[in-house]
Amino acid sequence: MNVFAGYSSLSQLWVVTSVVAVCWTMVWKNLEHIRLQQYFARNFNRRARRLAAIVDPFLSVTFEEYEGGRIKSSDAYKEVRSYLTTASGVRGVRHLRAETGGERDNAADREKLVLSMVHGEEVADAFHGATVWWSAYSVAPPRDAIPWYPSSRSDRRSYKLEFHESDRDLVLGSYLQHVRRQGRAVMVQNRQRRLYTNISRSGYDDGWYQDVWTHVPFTHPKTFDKLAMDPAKKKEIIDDLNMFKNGKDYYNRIGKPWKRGYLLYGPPGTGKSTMVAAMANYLDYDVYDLELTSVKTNTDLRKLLIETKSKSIMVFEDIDCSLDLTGKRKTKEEEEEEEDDEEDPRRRPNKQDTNKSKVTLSGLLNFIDGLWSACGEERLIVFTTNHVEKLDPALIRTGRMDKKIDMSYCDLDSLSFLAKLHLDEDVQGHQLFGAAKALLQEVDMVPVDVGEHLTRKTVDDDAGSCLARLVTALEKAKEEAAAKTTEAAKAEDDGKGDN
Ligand SMILES: Nc1ncnc2c1ncn2[C@@H]1O[C@H](COP(=O)(O)OP(=O)(O)OP(=O)(O)O)[C@@H](O)[C@H]1O
Ligand SMILES: [Mg+2]
Repeated sequence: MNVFAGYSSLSQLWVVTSVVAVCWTMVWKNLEHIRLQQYFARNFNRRARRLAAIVDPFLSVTFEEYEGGRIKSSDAYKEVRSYLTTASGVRGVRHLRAETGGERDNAADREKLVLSMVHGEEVADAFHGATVWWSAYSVAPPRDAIPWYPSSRSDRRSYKLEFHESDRDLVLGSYLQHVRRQGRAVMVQNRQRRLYTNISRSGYDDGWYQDVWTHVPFTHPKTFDKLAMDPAKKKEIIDDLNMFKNGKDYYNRIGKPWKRGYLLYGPPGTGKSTMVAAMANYLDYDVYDLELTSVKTNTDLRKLLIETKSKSIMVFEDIDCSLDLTGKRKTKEEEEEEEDDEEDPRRRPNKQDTNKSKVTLSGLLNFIDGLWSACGEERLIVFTTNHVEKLDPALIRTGRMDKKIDMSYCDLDSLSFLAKLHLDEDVQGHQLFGAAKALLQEVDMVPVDVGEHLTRKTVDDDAGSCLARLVTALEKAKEEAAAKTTEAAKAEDDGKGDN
């Protein structure tokens, strides 16, 4: 019985060995085959390339609008497109395509037309003795395109650059750099600055994500040369802005986030908001006008911060009225409890409370100078207030508000400045101007009022009538001030008498 069992195991072993041997031979043969194929293919390709170079010595580079299925269009594509929209770029193109520029959701951008080559057009360009050719391609989106995915919804567009092999180094090196640089310059030139606000549809709405900021084009015309203030003070502010704008290395070296806080304080109508516009125009920055009372929680405040771009000014207008920022900082537990209340509808006592902002002083302090404040760079934070004395010292300490600017009543320099600005003539020798100067030394008037009196109201208005209006207003203000002083003195006397 054992003899038969041994025989059976030997035959099994033989079968297994044979199968392994056959398989190995087959694999080896195929490996050889594959290797041979690869060898021939490589050799063939090399020879084909050499042949192609003789027959067609041209190379090409393609710039696709959406690289590798990204949602955001490629920077290189946009730079090439901008380059080709320049006069030199489109000179040789016979058929142009006109599109609305940039963002399609604002009127100013819609008005701008971007001219580009239509599908199949070709244009030649010259660079340091080399000639290159650009052509535009456009392929219809696939039928199974995902509707909400921008890169799959529209035509797949690309630009192809062709050049002779002998210009390879020149084109791939300097020419492409030149195209990108020029393209970027055109984009900056056409860039529309924006004024953002957080009073918007925010978060998820009907299942679609909405931006936390909405924007309009920033078109405020005020510049520093139209702003009345002490010339030395104005120069100091401009110098400070210049140092900030060019301070990237400095901020890096000292390990500080590249941001700076400005506190503008003074009576209503002294030009605080106007100063923000002048700053934005001077620095060429966007403006984020943050309405703090519309921000529900500290977490929402952080979300807003994360969604802001660099090269921007974030403004908190009338910060003293925004929230109760005069109180003490709350403990972390108190804050968390408040945020929980906000998130849990059952713990909201009534509708009125629901809409009330739960942003706390410490939330705001962290927003301005905490860890999160370092996200993004090259950002100014500006507070404006009529009542600087009401603000918590922590909020305006150096590091949060680095530069404090007192925007005050109109002085003699500002009066001369505003007269020249509004009347467009030299009135220094005018008798009424002398009278206005004398009165302004006795009574306070804010620049907005001085400017208003000096504004021509009818076509018959001239410098004389405008100055007369200003003098009358100053005299009236002087009388009112005198009456107030008398009244106050009388009240004081009455008080003493009662005592
Ligand atoms: N210093 C100034 N130079 C030139 N124009 C000024 C100046 N100050 C105010 N104005 C003009 O007065 C108007 C109101 O100014 P602005 O809104 O900047 O005042 P404000 O200080 O922000 O007032 P508020 O505290 O009420 O917000 C603007 O149209 C502005 O052009
Ligand atoms: Mg203002």
